[in-house]
Amino acid sequence: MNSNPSGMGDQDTLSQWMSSFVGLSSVFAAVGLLGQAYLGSSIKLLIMGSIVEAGRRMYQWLSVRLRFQYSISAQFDEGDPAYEWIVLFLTQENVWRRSRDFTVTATNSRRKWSVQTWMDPRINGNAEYVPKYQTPQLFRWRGHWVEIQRSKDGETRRSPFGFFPAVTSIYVTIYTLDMKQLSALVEDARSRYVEVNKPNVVIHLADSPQYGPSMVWTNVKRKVRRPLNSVILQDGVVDTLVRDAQDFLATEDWYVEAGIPHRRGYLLHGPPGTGKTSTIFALAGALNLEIYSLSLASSFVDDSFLQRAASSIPRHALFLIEDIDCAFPASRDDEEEEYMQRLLSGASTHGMDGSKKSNVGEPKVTLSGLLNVIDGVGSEEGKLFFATTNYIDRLDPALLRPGRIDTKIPYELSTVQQARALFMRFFPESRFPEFVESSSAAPFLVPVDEATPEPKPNQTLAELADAFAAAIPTGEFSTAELQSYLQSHKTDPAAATAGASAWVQDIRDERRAREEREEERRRKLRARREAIGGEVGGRSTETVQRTEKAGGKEKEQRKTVAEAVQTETEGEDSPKQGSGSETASEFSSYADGALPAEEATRAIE
Ligand SMILES: Nc1ncnc2c1ncn2[C@@H]1O[C@H](COP(=O)(O)OP(=O)(O)OP(=O)(O)O)[C@@H](O)[C@H]1O
Repeated sequence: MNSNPSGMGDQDTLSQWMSSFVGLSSVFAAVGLLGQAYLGSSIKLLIMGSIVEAGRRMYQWLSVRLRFQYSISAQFDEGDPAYEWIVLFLTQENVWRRSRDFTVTATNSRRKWSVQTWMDPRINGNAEYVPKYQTPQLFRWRGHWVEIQRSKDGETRRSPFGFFPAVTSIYVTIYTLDMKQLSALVEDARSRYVEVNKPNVVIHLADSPQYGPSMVWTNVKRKVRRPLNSVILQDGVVDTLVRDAQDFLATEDWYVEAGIPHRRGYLLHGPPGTGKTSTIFALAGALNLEIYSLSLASSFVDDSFLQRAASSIPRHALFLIEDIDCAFPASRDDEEEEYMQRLLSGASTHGMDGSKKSNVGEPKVTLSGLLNVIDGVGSEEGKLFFATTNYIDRLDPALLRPGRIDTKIPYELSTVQQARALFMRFFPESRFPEFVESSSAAPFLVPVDEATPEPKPNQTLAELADAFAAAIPTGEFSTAELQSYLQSHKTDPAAATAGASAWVQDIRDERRAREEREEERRRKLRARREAIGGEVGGRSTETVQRTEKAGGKEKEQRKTVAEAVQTETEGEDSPKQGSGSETASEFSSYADGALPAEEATRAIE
């Protein structure tokens, strides 16, 4: 009766086992299938990836070669004149219009490559928007695709002279087989630049070498052109100068044939404010020349800078050196006084070549360095060279010989004729029609003085100009001073004439007072100098005797000088805070051997 439950149970177990085996094996089968599928996909992916990568590389390889074959590339570096052309070209072509990332600066006369972000005419653009976009931009120019890319901002570059910010560069690629297209693009850019700048004179200023030593003309300014007749000089001076410069530019072939270097030098000399710089600006405007200007007084200008600056000026430009006397020592008297004055006020007196200079920031240009860029092996041809100075007597005769300076133009303080001409320029008849008709029969030639402050009624502008000129003594005032006075009456010519005599008197009084102050200052300076000299002389004699035994004579002498000045300056109520200690510290540096013995010796003497 045993119902054989165990038999039943075995069957169940078996079937359960079987079913779990079937389940497991199907899982294995599924996993296996999946694995196969995965492997297959991976392989497929691998193959596909390899094909894509190979294609990409092939494309790159091809594009580099095709690009090389079918495109022309050029690089434009900031600081080079061609960079200015390409910047304007890109601005006009509106290449950067998709930029969304800008550097914004207030508009000034310094050129930046910027884009116009406004269309509303009420916005007149007081700020400049310089795109920071560095991704390549494509545009069409004369049927060709052109690609533009800008180098990244903020990169630094290592040079033998140290680290400098990398100069901004623009890379232009034209997709064409025709090599002429690059020249055509550059010429297009240049002519647009010339056209846009017609109303201006472009002035390139030498800047401290912020992008490295090779970048000299990094500061570009524009000035509205000045008409030649706005510069009021003696009759014929401006015309002769313009003719001479035009003749020079037009006769390059003749120079070559005659074996004469194609360069011409002009020196404009005279008191400040008499129109030297104005003449050069007006001339450059009339002859369509760009000015490359540097001052020898700039602290960063030395012989090597001057050489690099001169050699990077393009042909048919005007090279201007302002204050050329800075390369020459002043007379001994001037220098001594300047030296003592600066010494006592605590300023440094050390200059170029170990010679005394009025301050450390003075130029380090030597005469030979200067002559080399004017007509030596380092000089460049095809440009007009201009120099200005207030002190022609300080210039070395070697500089003034023909071939270096071919024409010297003297500038003087204003004459009666210049004063009159200036008045007429300030008050043209077109602006003051009410002064055109005169009721008086005779011209009004009597100076207006305090006794007759009011001009006669119904005077014409010519009569007022005569009266004004008669009130201005010849050779006493610079044109700049007269201009400044007339500016204060620019809407009222009658008042300008009426106040002229009083103004002359005011300026004379002011000058007299200044001269008195100056004389007093010199007197004090002499007294202090003598006091220092006496003190130092006495001590130095003792010191020499002492140190003859002990050796180290020079060092002891220097110490004595330092002590003497220390004593001298301590007890004084110094005009400038701290000047005493700074002066003493200057002398201490002699003692430390930081400054040459010659300076200490001079002080002892
Ligand atoms: N002869 C002149 N004719 C017209 N304007 C003049 C003349 N002289 C000076 N000025 C005016 O005076 C100002 C200074 O002139 P400018 O800079 O040309 O003088 P400068 O002789 O070069 O002086 P510096 O020797 O100090 O450089 C300018 O605004 C200019 O317009």
